[in-house]
Parts: sequence; C-alpha cells; structure tokens
Amino acid sequence: MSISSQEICILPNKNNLALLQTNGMPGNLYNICSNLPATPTRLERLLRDRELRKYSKCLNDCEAELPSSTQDCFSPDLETSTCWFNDEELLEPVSASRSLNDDGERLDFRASKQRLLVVANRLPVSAVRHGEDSWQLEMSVGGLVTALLGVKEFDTRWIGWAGVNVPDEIGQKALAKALDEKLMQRCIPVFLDEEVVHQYYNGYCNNILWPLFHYIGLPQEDRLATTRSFQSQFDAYKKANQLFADVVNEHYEEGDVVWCHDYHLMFLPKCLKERNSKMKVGWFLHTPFPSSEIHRMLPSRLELLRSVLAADLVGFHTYDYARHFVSACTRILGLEGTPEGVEDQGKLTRIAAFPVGIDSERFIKALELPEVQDHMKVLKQRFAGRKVMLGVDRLDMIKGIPQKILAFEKFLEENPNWRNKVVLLQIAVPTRTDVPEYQKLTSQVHEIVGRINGRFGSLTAVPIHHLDRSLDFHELCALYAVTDVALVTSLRDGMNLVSYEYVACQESKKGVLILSEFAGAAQSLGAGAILVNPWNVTEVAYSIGYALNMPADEREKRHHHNFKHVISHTAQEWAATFVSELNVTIVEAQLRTRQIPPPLPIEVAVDRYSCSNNRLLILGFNATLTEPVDTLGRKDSQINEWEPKLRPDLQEPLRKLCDDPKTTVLILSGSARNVLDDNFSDYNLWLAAENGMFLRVTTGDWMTTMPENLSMEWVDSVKNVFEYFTDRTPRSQFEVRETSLIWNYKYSDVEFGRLQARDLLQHLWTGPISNASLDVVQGRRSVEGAAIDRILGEIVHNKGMKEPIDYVLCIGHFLTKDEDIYTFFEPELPSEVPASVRPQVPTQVRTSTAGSRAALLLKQNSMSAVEQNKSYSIDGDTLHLMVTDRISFQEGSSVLDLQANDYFSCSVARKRSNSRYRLQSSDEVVTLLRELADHR
Ligand SMILES: O=P(O)(O)OC[C@H]1O[C@H](O[C@H]2O[C@H](CO)[C@@H](O)[C@H](O)[C@H]2O)[C@H](O)[C@@H](O)[C@@H]1O
Ligand SMILES: O=c1ccn([C@@H]2O[C@H](COP(=O)(O)OP(=O)(O)O)[C@@H](O)[C@H]2O)c(=O)[nH]1
Repeated sequence: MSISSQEICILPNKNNLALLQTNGMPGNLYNICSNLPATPTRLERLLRDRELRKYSKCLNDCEAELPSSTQDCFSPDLETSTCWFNDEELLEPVSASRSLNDDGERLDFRASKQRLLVVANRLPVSAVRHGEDSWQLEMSVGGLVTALLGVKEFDTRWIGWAGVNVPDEIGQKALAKALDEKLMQRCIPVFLDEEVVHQYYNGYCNNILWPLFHYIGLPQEDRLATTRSFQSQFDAYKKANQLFADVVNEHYEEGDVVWCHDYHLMFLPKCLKERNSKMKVGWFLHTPFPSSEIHRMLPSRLELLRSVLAADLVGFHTYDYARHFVSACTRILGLEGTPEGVEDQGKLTRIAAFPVGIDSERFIKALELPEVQDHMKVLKQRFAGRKVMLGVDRLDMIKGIPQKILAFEKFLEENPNWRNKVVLLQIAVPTRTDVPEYQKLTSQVHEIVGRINGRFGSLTAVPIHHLDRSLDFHELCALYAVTDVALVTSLRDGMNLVSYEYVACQESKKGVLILSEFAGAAQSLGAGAILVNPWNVTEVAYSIGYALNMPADEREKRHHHNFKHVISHTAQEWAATFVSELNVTIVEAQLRTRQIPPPLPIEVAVDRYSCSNNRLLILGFNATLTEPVDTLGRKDSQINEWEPKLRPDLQEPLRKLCDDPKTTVLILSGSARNVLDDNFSDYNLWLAAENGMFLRVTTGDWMTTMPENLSMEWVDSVKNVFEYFTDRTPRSQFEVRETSLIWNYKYSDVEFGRLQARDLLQHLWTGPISNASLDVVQGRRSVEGAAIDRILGEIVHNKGMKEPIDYVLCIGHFLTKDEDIYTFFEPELPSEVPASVRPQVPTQVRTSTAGSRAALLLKQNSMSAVEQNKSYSIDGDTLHLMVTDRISFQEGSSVLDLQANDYFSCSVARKRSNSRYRLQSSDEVVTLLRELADHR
C-alpha cells in the first residue's frame, strides 16, 4: 500500500500501539489526541520515537511503501469518522475528518502541516526601499536566520522587524505584501519606529542584555548615563515586545505553536499568555544564559525571569545555560527547580536544552554547484603554496576577533618558518553598527590587523586578509571547503554555527577546527575540535601550530567525529524536537491540570452542614486561618510564618461554630502548643499541635497522643547534629519540640541549604541513628494520617458522643506528605476496611528528588497494633525529625457514619492536591466559615 504526502495513516508499532501520523507532523498527533486520557510517558515515547520521524520523512518524500505487516492493522472502524487507538491506555475515540481512497485502502485525511509562528526580532530578510511602494529584500546574516531557514516541517510564518523604519501606510502595506510573498516561510512585519528601535534594540537589547548575557557586564564607561536611561530603555523594550504580541495575536489561529526567539523577546511570553492563556508558547534563547550571579546584576532581573516563565517551554542551546536559568529562578525568584523545569504555584515551566544545528545537506550539496566550484578554483589559485586559516564572524566583541589576531601574531612571532606559508582570512561581518561599542571594536581590529600586516607582510603578501563585509552563500561555502584550519575564538557564543558549517564543507579536505571552549558548539564538537581558551593567547598560538602540522590520519579521525554530529543534528531536527516537546509539555500540563481539585461548592457544603447532626470541622492553621501565604518573595513572608496569628475576621465565625453543640472544631497544625494556646485558648474547641502529637480540648490540659513506651533517647545526640548544622548554615533555624526536632533552612541560600540538609541526614545516619535496626527508605511520611485515628478516638470518648459523626469538613494548607488526612475520612473507600487501617499508609512512598523535596523515613515493618518509629523527612525546606507511631483504632466501633456527599475535604491555596475541593486562599476560608456559622 502506498501513501502519499498530505495524508494521515495509522501505523501499529511493535507494542501494538497504534500511531496516528500526519504528514511529518508529530505536533498534529497532539492536536488530535490532546483530549485523550493517555499517560504522558506513553505520549512522550510516541513522539520521541525517532523511527516515527523517519516514517514521517518518508511520507513527506511521497509514495513510501508501508511494510506489509502493517497492512492488516487498519481497523474497519476507520470507515466511520472515528479512529481507535489500539492500546489499553488509549482506548478513546478520536474524531477526524477523513475519507477512503478509490481502492478503499488509503486514508486520505488531507491534514495540513502544523502552523508555526516564529517570532524573532529580525525577519530573515532586510528590506531596502526603492520608491514609495517598492521594496528590495535581502537575506539577513546570522546564526538564528540560518538555523530557522533550515526548518521545513511546519507551515511557518515568521513575524519580526524588517530592520527598517517605515512611517507611512503606503510603505507599510507594500512591504507587508512583498514579505508575504517572500520564501516558503511567509514573513509578517512588525513596525517599530526609530525611537523605539533606538531604545529597545540598540539600547536595551544590544547594550545591556547582549553584553550581560555574554559575561561582558553592563557597559562600563558611560555607566552613569546608562543607569539613568535604563528605565526608559526597559520601557521601550516592553513596548516593543507588546507590539510583537499584537502582531502575533492578529495572525494567531487556534492550535498554532508560537515560538518566540531570543533575548529581544523575553517579555513576549507573558504578553501572549496574558491575552490567551491557551496559546502554546515556547521561548528559545540563542545566546548563553549567564550564571545567576551575572543575571542578578540586571535591574529588571525579576520581571524578565517571570515573563519568560510564562512560556510553556523554555529552551537553551546547552545544559549549562538551562542550569543557569533554573538557578536564577531559584535564587532570584525563590522558586523551586525540578528536573523538569521551574515550578511556581503549581505551574510548571519546562526547561530543557535543544542544541541547534544547520541544514547540513544544503551545504554539502552546494559544494557541487558550478558557482561554488568556480569560487573554489579561484581561491585555490590565489592561495597556492600557503596554508589558509579561516575566521568567519560578525564583528562583535563576543567573537574574540582581537584575541584571535593576537594569537596569530604570536604564532608568527614564534614560528618564523611559517611566516610566508600561512595566511589568516578573516571575514568580519559588520553588525549593530549604530552601537558605539561596535564602532570602537571595528577601529581596534583594523589597528591590530594593520600593525601585524605591517610587521610580517611583504610587497607581495600579507599574513592577514581582513574583510569588513559579508559573503554570499556560494562564496562562503567555497571558503569553508578550501581552507585548512577554521579558527573560532568566541569569548562567549550561544552556539556558533560557523563551526558547524565549516565541518559540513570539509568532507574531502578534513580541515582542522580550533574552537573556543566558551562557544556552545564546544559541547557538541568538542571531541573532534581542538578546544582552546581564547583568553590564553599562548595556548591559541600553540594550537594553530598543532593544527597546521597535524598528520592526515588525526585530521581524518577528528573530522569524522564532527561530521557525524553535524549531519545528524540538523536545524530541522532541532525545530521538530522543540515543537514536539512543546506539544508534549502542553499535554502534560493538561493532565496536571486535572489534578487541580474543583472549587469548593460553598453553598452545598453549608446546606449539608445544616442537615447534619454531629459535625466535625478539621481546620488547618497556617495559611488557612492566618493571613494568605505570600506568593511573591520568600523573604517577605518570614515574620508572618514565625508568628502565625488567627485572622481577626475569623474570630467571630469561629466562635459561633465552636459554640454550636452539634459541631466539634479541631485545629490540626504543625505549630507548637504555645502557638495554638496563644491563638485559641478562648475558644471552645480541640487543638492538635505538632502534627497531632499533642491534643487538648481548650477546657483541659495537653495530652500526648503517643503511646507511653515511646523512647526519646535519640533526641540528645540528634540535637547536637542539628546544632552543628545550624551554626554552619547561615539563616537556618533549629527548634526543639517535645516530640520533634525541626531544622528549617527556608531562608538560607537555597542550594546550600539543600546540600547541608543532605549532609545532615548523612551525619544522622552514620551517627545517632546508626544502630537503629530499621530499614531506611526514601519517601514521604504522613504524620496526620497516623495520628488522626487516635485524636478522633479521644474526641469521641471525651465528648461521650452518642451518635456517629455524619458530616466532616477538613480544610487546610497541608503539605503533600500530610495530605492523607483527606483520604482518612474518604467515604468512598471500601466499607469493609476497618477504620483502624484507613487509609493504608504506604510503607514505601514514591521518592521525589525534586528540588529540596527529598525525604528519608524509617520503614515500618507491619501495620500491627502499636508500632513505634522515628521518622525523618525533608519537606520543602524544613527538616523534621520526629517520633511517630501507629495505634489501632478500636475495630468495629462506628464513630463515623459518613455519606459521600457529607464529606468535604478541601485544600487551601494549593494548586495540586488529593483533596476533593479547593479554596484559593484564606480569604475564601473566611467566607466559608462565615456562611457555616450563619447557616439556617
Ligand atoms: O541580528 P543581529 O543583531 O545582527 O545579530 C545576528 C544574530 O546574532 C545572534 O545569534 C545567535 O544565534 C545563533 C544560532 O542559534 C548562535 O549560533 C549564536 O551563537 C548566537 O550568537 C543573536 O542571538 C540573534 O538574535 C541575532 O539575530
Ligand atoms: O558573510 C557571511 C558570514 C556569515 N554568514 C552566516 O552567519 C551565521 C553566523 O552564525 P553564528 O551562529 O556563527 O553566529 P551569530 O552571528 O549568529 O552570532 C552563519 O550561519 C553564517 O553562514 C553569512 O551568511 N555570510
């Protein structure tokens, strides 16, 4: 059976999982099946399956033969407009328009390529005006353009600035029309006026962000002036980003992928998401992202990070840049970095490395073209008898051109025998010529070149050929092909595609690549290139000699390494991977969203409350009955959290509820007893302090909920360890409670705190707890789950309850580890399970290695009557060390008679939770408790 391009077909893979494939577009699969309850891992595997990509390539190339084994797998169901995924997890219908072809075999879905809106500061062309409504378009030079022009798998529209000021409407219309017709990728212009360009592009982008991201720092000499104009430049930057957003919105169609590029548009993801939160937005940085210590210098550091985080997927060339970004979010915004990305209030922004590549085939094929061959011939004649070293860079300070030339001078100095036998051909493409730093660099380079040529040149030859201009594609390919050594000495460079292009064109000559270790490309071409530190002129000079003298077999081996990489990591691959990852991210986010409980139906909760006779209200304290948790700066919330106070507006409703004879109120908190005493002594309610370890009715004394034989011998030695670490971890705190020790590193340096916590646990393990005959597993541990049965028993007994509890409302900002309080009462659990073992607290819980959320716990061996354990857990940034136990609740006793619709578990200010419902903040708790208190 043959299938042609523009079709969707269903292919079964080895695992009997049917793949829906469209015209080379893994993304479309996502569009179609985004409603499916599929597991992300399965979907991920689907899309990342390289075989699948190969298939899609075949489909694009038309008339690919399907393996015969797949032919029987087309289900007759497909004759209806429903396709079925043949997999347990994907047994959901997918609707799509389709028709069978004449022979009844072919599925003709007429799917179109996925639409991709590439938004970059620059369009791939620059426009030159020739009269009122006539424009000439020229290809722009630069790595971003090269990379994105290689992308052919999508129906791409490119939105960007044409590099020219067009104030009049006639000109704008004519340019838009000319651009629309340009290339296969339609170009849509964003019009920026001169002042905006000056402040946004020359100012904020190229004078502030560019040098900072390349570790040059903020401009030195006119620092005062820059600081003064900084705000206006940043304002212009935001304004320009908003203009880009306006154009995107104008052209956006549902399902489009919007891919924002580079440091010029860090504000764009936020602008786009504010307008349409469902838009699929990715952002990719082509430059390095510097260490957080550098990013910290930027006055607008917070705003920029936050706006980038609005994207669904954020990509970098290398893992290092991604790591720096996550670290900036952790250190500067105080957010949690996870292996997947950065999490803020339950919203995950996925962060990953996607090293760009080139369209290698284009370069390889170009070498056969007569124009290129002609250029090669001329060049070979011109430089006959001399080895040629090549440099191709924009004339930018990050490219290390002066350092390169100085190293070459040193080489000539130290190797007189090479003086007439080698030439350095430096192509220095003028760039950002309006920025003063770039003008200064041009003069500086000219000066050095002049000096060296004067020193080592002769009447007939000079050692350096320096061109201040760009070359066309054919000239460039010819140069790449005939030269012996390429010299890339970037001081910092996001990737550096010149090095890739050089390798692609060197299949026959096997030239040597000398590559700066500060270019992103060093991480991919490191095996074959000679890596150098461009600041070390001696090292570079030595490497030049090494490269020129390298024997053929070594050149061959090195080239082979690089060539393999360049041809297999292409620009097409890069874009396809980024976009499919973005699609995956969206599906994952949708699945995660399903874990967000619905809002608490307050009316219903109040109504059921009115109809019940024996109600139990379990209320958390922190962030439930206190002021809302601060969500912006960790530091601002310090005082709040250490002295939690009951909200004044809750006093009255709480009192009413407590005084209702049909209602029992229990405050369940991690706080110490004195904190609860201070806040609730005047109310008629129950207090459970230290996560349920202590209990009292406010008319009585504190009692422990622990069995009497609980040993506390471990405390002293553990205390020493805690004190030791508190001394050595600035801003960490240590608290001794009756049954627990808490080491809190919430306000310490995030990463240092985490390391110290890990180290601390090691010390405990090898010291104070080493003799414990317990199994240590990593995981989380519920304390409430273990204590609530005893608390409940005590309340029932103390109150002499005659009838069972028929209404439970359990609300709190509980930590995930403590959330099984919600399931404890869950009436949906099998009724034959005795209350004593509800819920089944797993003895080994899944480990979360994310951020600081690691936990150590001592494994329980059985669920029998009385168990005693010490449990250690790090949750968030607090290390709790506490004694826990499990005691059976009297089997058969029926203190609960709870119908499903009389149970309301409700998390407060948490995005993800196991609770049935959620309330946004303690403000909503106030509303709820007021209504309960005033119920009729
Ligand atoms: O448009 P210009 O201001 O003249 O600058 C040209 C481009 O330079 C930068 O390129 C980066 O992207 C390359 C591809 O990912 C990468 O190999 C290189 O290391 C980077 O410097 C810049 O990021 C682009 O936005 C500019 O268009
Ligand atoms: O005369 C020239 C010089 C360079 N380039 C292209 O400019 C890009 C430079 O990309 P790179 O990643 O090396 O650095 P960038 O300039 O983007 O920082 C490469 O694709 C080159 O082919 C070009 O088209 N003509």
